[in-house]
This record gives sequence, C-alpha cells and structure tokens, in this order.
Amino acid sequence: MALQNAVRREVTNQASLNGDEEEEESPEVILSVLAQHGQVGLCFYDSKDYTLHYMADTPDSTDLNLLERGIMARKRRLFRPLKASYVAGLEVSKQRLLSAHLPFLPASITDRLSYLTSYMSFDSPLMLRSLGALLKCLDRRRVGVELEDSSVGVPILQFHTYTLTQSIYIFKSELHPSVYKMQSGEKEGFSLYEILNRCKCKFGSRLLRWFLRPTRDMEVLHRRQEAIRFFASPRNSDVAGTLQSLLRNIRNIPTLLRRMSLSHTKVTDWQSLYKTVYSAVCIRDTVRVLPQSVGLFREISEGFSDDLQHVASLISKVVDFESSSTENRFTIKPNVDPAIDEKKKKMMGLSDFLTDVARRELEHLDSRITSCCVIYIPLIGFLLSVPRLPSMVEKEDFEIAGLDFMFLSEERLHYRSQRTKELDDLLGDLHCDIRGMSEEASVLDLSAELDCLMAMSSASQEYGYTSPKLAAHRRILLTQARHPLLELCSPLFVANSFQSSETNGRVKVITGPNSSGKSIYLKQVGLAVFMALIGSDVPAKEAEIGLVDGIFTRMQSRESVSVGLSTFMIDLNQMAHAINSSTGNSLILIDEFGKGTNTVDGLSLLAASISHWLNEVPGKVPHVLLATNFHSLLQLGLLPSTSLLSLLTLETAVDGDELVFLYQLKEGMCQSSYAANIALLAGLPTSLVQRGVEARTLKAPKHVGICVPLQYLHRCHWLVDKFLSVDLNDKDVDLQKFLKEELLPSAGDPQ
Ligand SMILES: Nc1ncnc2c1ncn2[C@@H]1O[C@H](COP(=O)(O)OP(=O)(O)OP(=O)(O)O)[C@@H](O)[C@H]1O
Repeated sequence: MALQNAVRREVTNQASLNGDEEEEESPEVILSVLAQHGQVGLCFYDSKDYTLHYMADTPDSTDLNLLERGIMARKRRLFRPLKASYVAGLEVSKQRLLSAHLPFLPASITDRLSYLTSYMSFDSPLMLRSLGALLKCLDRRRVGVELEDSSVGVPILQFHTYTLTQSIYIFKSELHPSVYKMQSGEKEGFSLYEILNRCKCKFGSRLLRWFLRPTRDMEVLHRRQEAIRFFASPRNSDVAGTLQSLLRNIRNIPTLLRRMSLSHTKVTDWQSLYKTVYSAVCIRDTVRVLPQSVGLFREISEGFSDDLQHVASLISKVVDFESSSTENRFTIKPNVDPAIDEKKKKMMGLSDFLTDVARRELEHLDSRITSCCVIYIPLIGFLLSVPRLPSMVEKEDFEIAGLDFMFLSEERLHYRSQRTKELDDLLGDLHCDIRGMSEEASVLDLSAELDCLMAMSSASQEYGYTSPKLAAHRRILLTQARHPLLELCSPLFVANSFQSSETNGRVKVITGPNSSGKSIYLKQVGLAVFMALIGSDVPAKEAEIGLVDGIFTRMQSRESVSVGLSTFMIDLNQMAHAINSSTGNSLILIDEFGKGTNTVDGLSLLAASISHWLNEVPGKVPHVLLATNFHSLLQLGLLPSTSLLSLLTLETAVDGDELVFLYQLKEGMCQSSYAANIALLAGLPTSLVQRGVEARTLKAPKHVGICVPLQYLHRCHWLVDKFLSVDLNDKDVDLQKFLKEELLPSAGDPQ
C-alpha cells in the first residue's frame, strides 16, 4: 500500500519555519492522506476556523504531488509525517467519526450516521480512514485545547467538502461505473473510458483515467480541445496515423533503465529503449511542422531535446541488434567506434563475462562466502553482490578487505571492487548518456497527453461528436444530444435537446410512462456536461456549456452494506447532499426520488425539495433535471408556478392495445402512466392486467365524479367558494350567523 500521511503546519511567517516560539500561535493545519489502488482519500483540519475538510476518494494522479501542489498552491505550508499507527481499518475509522466530539452532530449514533452520510460519501473508504487517522491525531495532540480535562475535545465546528484546485466532483457513484473503472486488471466493461480509450501506448491509457477527472480550468480544457480539433480534421488524418504508429513504440524509460542491471539485461530492453528514443525523435520532428499555435505541439517541439537524438544514435552505433537477437544475447557492433575495444565488447555483451568477473572476485573473498555476482544499478554503477552471512550482524562485520562496502539490501551486501570500478570507467560513457534520459520525463508525459488527445479525437470522429463551446456563464445548451453508450447498442437512438438558461426553466420536471426514456435523457445530459469538462467533444449536434462546479446525482440506489442504510435513506442522503452542497452553478440529476416510502410522504418530500429550488433567488438555482413517475406532483399542482420551472415529457403513441415509445422529448406533462400497456408488454397475464385496470377505475376519483349529477357538483363548488370567502381572522365575523343565515337557508338551493 502506498501510504502518504502528512502533517502540515502553517508557515506563513518565517519565524515558525525557523522553529521560533511564535510557532505556537500559528493556526495549525493537519492533513491526512491515504492512497491505495490508484485512489486517494484525504482530509485536513484547519485550526484557524475549526473546520474539518474532506475530499471523497478520487482517482490518483500519476504522482501524489498533485495533492501537495493543490493544497500548497492555496497556502504555502510545510508537511511532516503523521504517525502511520493512527491509521485504522474502515470500521474503526467510522466509529471514531461517529463518536467524535462534534457539537453539531445529533446525540444518537443512528441519527449521527444519517446526518454524516448526508454530508460526506460513506462510499469513500480511504477518505473515512484518513478521517479516522486525523481524529486520532487531533485527540492525541489536542490541537488548540489548553485544558487538561480529557473530556474536552479538539473543537470541530464545521465540515467542508474539499476540492482540488479547479476540480469538479461527481457526487454519487452512479455516473462513475460508466465513467471510471479504476482497478488495474479489472474488466473495463462497456464504459465511457472504453469508448474513448484508443490510446496506443500504456501511458496514454493510464493518463486517460486521469483525464476522466473533470476540471474547470479553462486553459487546460482549451489546450485539449485545440489538439482534438486539429486531429479531428480529415486533412490531418495522415499525420495522426504517423504519430499513432510512433506512439506504439513508447515505453517507460525509467523502468527500462532500472531493468538495465547489465547482468540481467535483455536484448529486448535495449531494443525497447532504442525504439522509444528513436520514436520520440520522430514524434518531435513530425510535430515540429504542425501549427505551433497548438500548445501541446509547441511543448513537444521544445521539450523533446536534441539529447534524445544523441542517445538514439549512440545506441544504434553501439548495439548490434541483429546479432543480439540471433545469438540471443547482448552484442556490440564490431569496429564502429574505435573507442570501444575488444574488452569493452566482452564486458558489455556477455553476462558470462560478468559471471567470470564474479568468479574471479570470489577467489579473493573470505572462504565463508560461497557465491557472488556482479550487477549494474543505474546511477550507481557496477557492484559486487554477496549474500549476507548469519555472522554478519553489525556494520563492522560487513567490511571485507579490498572492497568498499556500499549498502545492504534484501539480505545481500553490495561492494565496489577494483574490477567493478574498471567496468564503470569503461562503460561510463554510454550509461551516463542513457542515464541522462531519465530526466526526460517530459517525453513520457507529453507523449501520453498526445496519445490521449488523439484517442479522444478519434472517438469524436467515429461517433460524430461535436466540440462544445465552453464559457464561465450559467447556461447549458445541447442540441440533439445522445447517450454515448446507448447510441452504440441501440439500432435507432432518438436524439433530444437540452436547454437551461441563466434564469428560465432551470428546474425541469420530466414525467412519462415507464421505459419512455426519462433516465436515459438524464444520463445523457450528465454525460455530455461531464465529457465537456474533461476536454472531450460531446455526443450532440451543437453544445454550449457553462462550467458547472459539481454534478449531483440521485439515481438507482441500492441498499448499501458498507453504509448500513436502507435504500430510502440513501435516496434521502443524496437529496440532502444535493440540497446542502449545490450552488447556482451545479448540475443536479434526480431520478425517481421519493418512491421508496409511502406514496403521499414520498410525493410531499419530492414536492418540497423541488419547491426549495424554485423558491431560491434565481442566481442560486442550480440546473435541476428531475424525472418522476409521481404524475400527481403536477396534476395536483403541488409546485409553485414560476418561470424557473419547465415541464417536459417523452412522447409515446398507442397503437391498438400496444404502447409505442417514441423517445422524443416535448414540453408538457404525461397524462397517463400507461402502466397496464407496459405490464402487457412486459408479459403479465392479460386477465391479471385487466383486473388491475378494473380496480383502478373503481378507485379513481374520476368514477365518483361521473355518477354525481351536475347540479350537485355546482352546489359543492358554491359551498366551497362561500367558505373560502369568509375571513376567519376577522373578529367581526359571526360564524354562527354565517352558517345559519348565509349557508343553511340556501341548503335546498343549488344555485
Ligand atoms: N432516446 C432514446 N432512443 C432510443 N431508445 C431509447 C431512448 N431512450 C431510452 N431508450 C430505450 O428505452 C429504455 C428505457 O429507458 P429509460 O430507462 O430511460 O426509461 P424510464 O422512462 O426512465 O423508465 P422508468 O420510469 O421505468 O425508470 C432504454 O433502456 C433504451 O433501450
């Protein structure tokens, strides 16, 4: 497990950096980070405002430094390690959180759980464990607490979701499965990642996972868009083909160099290194003639240095690949460079030779040592490696006459001898030059970026995506948008548009029969916005997307064993999260909220939640897209009428008894659930469905209405109007008189 725990201390004033007394007075920030299996979870406590910040588990970047950069960019601070022993398992960590001194938490543990899960995702084990570690640390160090009394805990007055600079968070994992699949070796399944991943080198595929993190950084997005646009043009398809075939040859230079301990060097490693360097030079030369206004091209042209060319020609001059592969051992070209003499050739090529060297060394060694070998370690050079004897305990025991002890590793002792020094001298030139290449990290980074963007561009061309216009406004416009996954497995996908302006129609309520396409529509909007925010083109004819700061989803909950909450509680949590944490710049997608409980209660909660947004000041209303089968939400007029509300439905047609789904979005509301037709479609026995229809007809209020004579209906209306006309707050109103004189005398008069 790669574990990084760190403690940060405020170092805004130099005095605290120098360990001055004033350090005590600086507010403290304690950070806890846990990384595992390509994911990172983190949290930190800031004693300045007693806030606990937490970040849901998120894909790790290629290096964890990003976290430091992200946080340090905001406030320059110093890190120092948090005790690893503070980190506990998931259950213990959850318990620490539930029993922490948090004054704002409800008293009972069950209520606490509900409260906490509405703020933070309990599906983030790393975050929870880092929180557990942090709470333990706060408890031990008693940050900001002067009192000895152990019942007084470190004050934590509020929680705050932490986001990395410019990152956008997708709340609730439902968008994830189709988006990220993180575990290596895990089957990708049919996912957005799979659609976009046409990368030619491993680094490209790996970086693409990182690309799947949305961002609001316009510079990053534009940089990606301009490269994607360039390759999307049919005029540039040849150059794209050339670059892709070169990218196939790119291998991990540092790993290759690490493997190049000469006694184990494989010919294939040399070949891979040569191909990598040679291809990098070709990529640079190809890119140099492309428009340098494209940022990525400019960086490749400048970043791939001439050293690469030098190393490529050096390898090709020295290594005889042809005889290496026929003889299946490393061979050097004869007579190419007079500086490389017979002896060098032998040394470099023959692992047998190194074995010879080792054997000769062994003759001079202590008789207790029965075996040894010569190895090569980049940056260190050739070393003699011998097994550690049981009698070699203290450092002094490692000394061997005539050898310089270097280090102990994996129960082997490593030494420099006169001969290994000679080997270093003889082979130094080549290794120095090649070693220099490990500095060429930019080759890998930029190649991976190029690979990713070409992959995204290729998917965009194949599936007819469009480049979205991105801006900082609060509008989203998608013309003829499609679902990127469903359109590939559906013979005829019906595209639909989406429009959410700054003020009008920001809250959209979609009704429609089951299977009419409501959920798909919600998801395609979410995915299009998501794709735009990773820099990709989107499946739509036209797109204009204001950068959202979060995508909140409430879809398809299953009861979660890890959290111990029922399906309905999870629904409520997600809704609470969306209501508590969204801003006027967020996108909220809600599918079927409220159906996990009694209909009336579920409906009321749904109406109250939507009304919450509809009653907000216009600038604070997020883009809300909500699908529901509660048709009475609209039929009973439970929502305030405002221009913020827009009603949509998906078109269907009835052909005889059969319901036909047209999947076309239109304004308005669904008039019938067509549940009976859908039940027949699904294969329920006809007699059973008919009985259901009868029962429903009898129960429907409409049935009563049909039997009541019109005159009684008028009478009822009149009575209601009369009652409503009375102002019960008016003290002068005499109710007895009203009933006797105004209402009852007219009892026989239906008006
Ligand atoms: N735009 C579309 N074009 C073609 N087929 C579609 C479209 N939208 C949905 N479908 C098809 O209809 C199926 C059902 O869609 P969806 O799950 O969105 O329905 P729904 O209205 O949300 O149903 P429910 O209310 O029962 O959850 C999809 O699996 C897909 O096969």
